[in-house]
Amino acid sequence: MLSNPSKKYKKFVPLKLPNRQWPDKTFEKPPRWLSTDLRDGNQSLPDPMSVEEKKVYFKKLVEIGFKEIEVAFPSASQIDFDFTRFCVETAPEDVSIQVLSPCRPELIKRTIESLTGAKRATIHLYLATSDCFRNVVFGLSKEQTLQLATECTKLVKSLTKDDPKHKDTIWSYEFSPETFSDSDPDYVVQVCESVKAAWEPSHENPIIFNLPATVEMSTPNVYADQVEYFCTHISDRQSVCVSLHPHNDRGCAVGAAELAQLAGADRVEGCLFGNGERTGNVDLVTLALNLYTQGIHPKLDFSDIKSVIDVVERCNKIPVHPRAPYGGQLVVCAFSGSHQDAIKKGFEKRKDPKEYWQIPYLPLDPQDIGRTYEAIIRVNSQSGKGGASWIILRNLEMDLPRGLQINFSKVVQDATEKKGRELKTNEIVDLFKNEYLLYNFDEEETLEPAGHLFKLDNYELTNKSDKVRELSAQMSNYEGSVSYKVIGEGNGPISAFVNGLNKKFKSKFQVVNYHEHSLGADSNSKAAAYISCKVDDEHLIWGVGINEDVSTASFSSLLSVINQGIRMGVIKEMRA
Ligand SMILES: CC(=O)SCCNC(=O)CCNC(=O)[C@H](O)C(C)(C)COP(=O)(O)OP(=O)(O)OC[C@H]1O[C@@H](n2cnc3c(N)ncnc32)[C@H](O)[C@@H]1OP(=O)(O)O
Ligand SMILES: CC(C)C(=O)C(=O)O
Repeated sequence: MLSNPSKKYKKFVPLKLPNRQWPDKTFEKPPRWLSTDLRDGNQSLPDPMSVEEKKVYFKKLVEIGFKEIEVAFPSASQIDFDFTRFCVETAPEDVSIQVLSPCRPELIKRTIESLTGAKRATIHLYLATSDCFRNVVFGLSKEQTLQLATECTKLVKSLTKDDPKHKDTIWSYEFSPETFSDSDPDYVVQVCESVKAAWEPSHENPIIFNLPATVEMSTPNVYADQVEYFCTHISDRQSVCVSLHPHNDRGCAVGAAELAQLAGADRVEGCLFGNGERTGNVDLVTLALNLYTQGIHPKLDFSDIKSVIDVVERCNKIPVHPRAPYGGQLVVCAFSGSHQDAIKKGFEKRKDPKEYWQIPYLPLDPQDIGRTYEAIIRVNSQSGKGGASWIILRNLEMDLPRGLQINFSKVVQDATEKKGRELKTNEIVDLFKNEYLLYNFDEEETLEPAGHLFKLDNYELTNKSDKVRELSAQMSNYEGSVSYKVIGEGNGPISAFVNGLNKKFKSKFQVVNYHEHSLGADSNSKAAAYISCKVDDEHLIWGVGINEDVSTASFSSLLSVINQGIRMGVIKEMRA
């Protein structure tokens, strides 16, 4: 890189617009949308779409709700011509087929031919107005450029709406002063006035002036000023539809399109997920869903965004970036502890689905675009207690108490560090079941624990008085080689069992914390019990139990403590 880039690159000189109005405007409604995926998007692909791929893409655009679709550059190739014919023959009545042509009479004729029989069609001509393009590419003066644009517009008019053989088609006309963002604004208005006079638009069917940031030249506010200038200087504004066509060279196309709409534009051209020449056209998914998250329906339907991504990736043969706004695979995922914690708390607080959406770190409810909550929180070594406990909650319906969340997160942290990667949902669930020895979680599950671990065979609980309950429990190890009775008393089942364990084992058990809740809402619901116990005043062990019966669930949670203690080697042997 140069130490002094100002010797090579000129600073862009912005238009002076001291009375600009757009900064105080807000969005009230969606713009008219035009998808140029099949034209600008397609022409930028290393492997342009086949006719079959274009058909699939076209169908998806119609499904999403696009009413204006630029389908091809029909004079470019037979594929584009044939595909335009397909669109003409199959497009729904309310969808306008748009095609592009340069200001070259022979190409214009071929372009119009491709639209014969269309219900609604838009012919789009482009001609560059910037000094750079006029001088470098065309060698045309300002006057010659104006004249060419005007003559070609007249030609389009004579071959379309003035031609009786095309009287059944509703014709629209779009003109793009290409390189608008690098053109003299007064000159653009002058060319467009001449083109407008040649086309003779009406209020019912306005002419479309598309103002492309063919190459993004400056910051979005500068583009907005240029658009506001055009909107306020073109005559008979009601017979003009001002359209935007921002490219993303500086990475600001979305911002530019948004500010330029505030500046008065009525329509936006772009591509799904920002495909298009170089850095791409403006991303219509982002623009539409940005509106949606401001409470404005964009009139484009992305409720099944996955199917949109599938089509885009398959036909463009370019993957949607995992961080692409809204659609990217990773944009509704949180790996980091503090994000997971905040999201989890947000969901816990959100009791009524009619409330305004207010979940930290998530500007959009993933379900609105067909994404599940399961994918939101993913667990790796950057995750804290919230992540793993969210996965347990979503998959096992178990709402772990805070202490157990902390306890389990250490187990998960250890596993992620050992594996050196993200843990998948099923791995976390298995880790949980194995750690807390939940062998009875699913009836079908027949996991056999290793080592001499114990299970509860049966028990009897009797009331000895108002305040004292007696428990007599039969326990055995899984191999069936050891069987023994635990008998204890207490003011409730847990204290009675702990009392019995303290008599049976040389270790001392002391309950520190106990929680329970039901799993599932129907009559088959089970209870989940969570207990933390101090063993010999030294080792804090969390146990988890599940059972149809609450008391059995709580005993199972204590057994989970004992079995973990045995596995850790911290429980002393039984008394004689
Ligand atoms: C900003 C955009 O995205 S514009 C759309 C661009 N898309 C495409 O180009 C895809 C389809 N294009 C094609 O298939 C071909 O370019 C064709 C069929 C249109 C023309 O092919 P060719 O006749 O071989 O010309 P070529 O591809 O070299 O195009 C450059 C010529 O077109 C002229 N030209 C470029 N833009 C325009 C325009 N808007 N109006 C009139 N002439 C134009 C150039 O000045 C140049 O003319 P020259 O050969 O006399 O110097
Ligand atoms: C044809 C025009 C609108 C274009 O694609 C551009 O300027 O980027």
